[in-house]
Parts: sequence; C-alpha cells; structure tokens
Amino acid sequence: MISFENVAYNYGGGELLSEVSLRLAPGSFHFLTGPSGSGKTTFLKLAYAELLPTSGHVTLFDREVRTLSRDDIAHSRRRIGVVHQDVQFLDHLPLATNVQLPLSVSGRSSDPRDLADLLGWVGLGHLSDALPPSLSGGERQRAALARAVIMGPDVVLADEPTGNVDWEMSLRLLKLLVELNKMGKTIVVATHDLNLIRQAKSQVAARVLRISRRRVQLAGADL
Ligand SMILES: Nc1ncnc2c1ncn2[C@@H]1O[C@H](COP(=O)(O)OP(=O)(O)OP(=O)(O)O)[C@@H](O)[C@H]1O
Repeated sequence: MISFENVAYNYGGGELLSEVSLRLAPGSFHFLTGPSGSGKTTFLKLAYAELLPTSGHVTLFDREVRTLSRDDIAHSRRRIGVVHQDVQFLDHLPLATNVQLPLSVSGRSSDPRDLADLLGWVGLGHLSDALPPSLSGGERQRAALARAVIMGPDVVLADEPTGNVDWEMSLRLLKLLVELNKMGKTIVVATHDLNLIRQAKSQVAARVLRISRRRVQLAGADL
C-alpha cells in the first residue's frame, strides 16, 4: 500500500527523520508514537505525499511519489483518508455538508442515504444540520473521521484523533477505527496515548511504530 525505503526528511534544519524503511501492508493497523516534535505528523505527511522525502523513496500504491504528476497525487490521495490533528471545518456550513465536502470537491454526487448511514455510524445522525462551532471536541473528531472515509479510502491516517477528548470518547473513536480495519482498511494512528494502544491490542492485531532518535522502529510488547 505505502512503503518507505531509506527515507530521510528535514525541513531545512537538521535531519528530523532518517533511514526510515517500512511497509504498511494492506489491511494492517499501526500506531505511531514518539515524543512531541519527534516527527509523527511529518511521517504521516510523507505517507500521503503532502511532503516529498529529502532522500530515499516513498511508494504509494506501487508508484514512487516523485514519479507522480499532480493529478496522480490527487488520484492517490482519494485512496487515503486523513484525520488531521487540527480538525478544520467550514463553520458556516452544516455538519452534513462539511462531511460530504470531499465528494463535492471531486465532482462526485453523494447518495443521501449513504451520508445518513455514515453520520449514523459515527453517532452524529442527529447533528447533521448543526454548525461546526456548536460541536464538542469528540463530535468534531467523529465528524472528521466520517469526512475522511466518505470517499471510501483504502487507507486511513489519523493524527492524534483522540487528542482533545476524554477516555470514553477515545474508546469510541478507537472502536470506529478498529471497525474500519475489520472492513479491510489499512490504518495508521499517531498518538501519545499509550493506554489507548494497550486497549487496542485486545481488539486488533496492531503493530506499534515508535519514533526515537530520528528512526521509526517497530516497538516491542513492553508498552
Ligand atoms: N513546516 C515546517 N517547517 C519547519 N519545521 C517544521 C515544520 N513542520 C514541523 N516542523 C518541525 O518538525 C518537528 C516535528 O514536527 P511534527 O509535527 O512532525 O512532530 P510530531 O511528533 O507530530 O509532534 P506533536 O506530537 O507535538 O504533534 C518539530 O520540531 C516541528 O517544529
């Protein structure tokens, strides 16, 4: 699905990530953890070709990102749903319109029943007409997840999806991500929350990637 081969990245200062080689296999579930500022968001941006590696190779769906045209990148991105750390909505538009925005932007029509099903799945069916500023943190995160999957992506990348919510809501979001994985989607969740990772391990065969001293390594079972 997505692979990194000897990837390094720097923003112009010192190297932030180096010698990153790994493969996110279809249907896999990975957590990505590491201290604040270690490069989790940067890793995710490399994984959806928002950033190109300084050196090494990132391959998306069997194609090296540097060989992709702008259109190819847009096409690949449709197969990747991203839940950003800093969830943004268009505040003057109702929740349902915000969630279906990726479809409208790509010129595809949406079946109102599919949208209702999706909002129901994330537990926001009753809030489809609500404006984003009226939503709680957990509601915003669930709306962001719905928006990330509305195009039917193969891969979901979630950056601290439980960053600003309580434990109960974290578990609810985790359950949704696990359900997506059971539907066959490849999932990567960047998180600081080791309790969430421990909790997930009883529900899904998740692997844990840890960023430490610029390297991304598979963590052992000692979380
Ligand atoms: N556009 C940018 N230009 C320059 N430096 C950047 C840029 N974006 C991020 N950085 C720096 O790169 C480092 C890694 O940032 P990144 O957001 O990837 O870390 P993170 O592990 O996701 O952090 P957090 O857990 O706090 O969200 C940080 O020191 C950050 O300040």
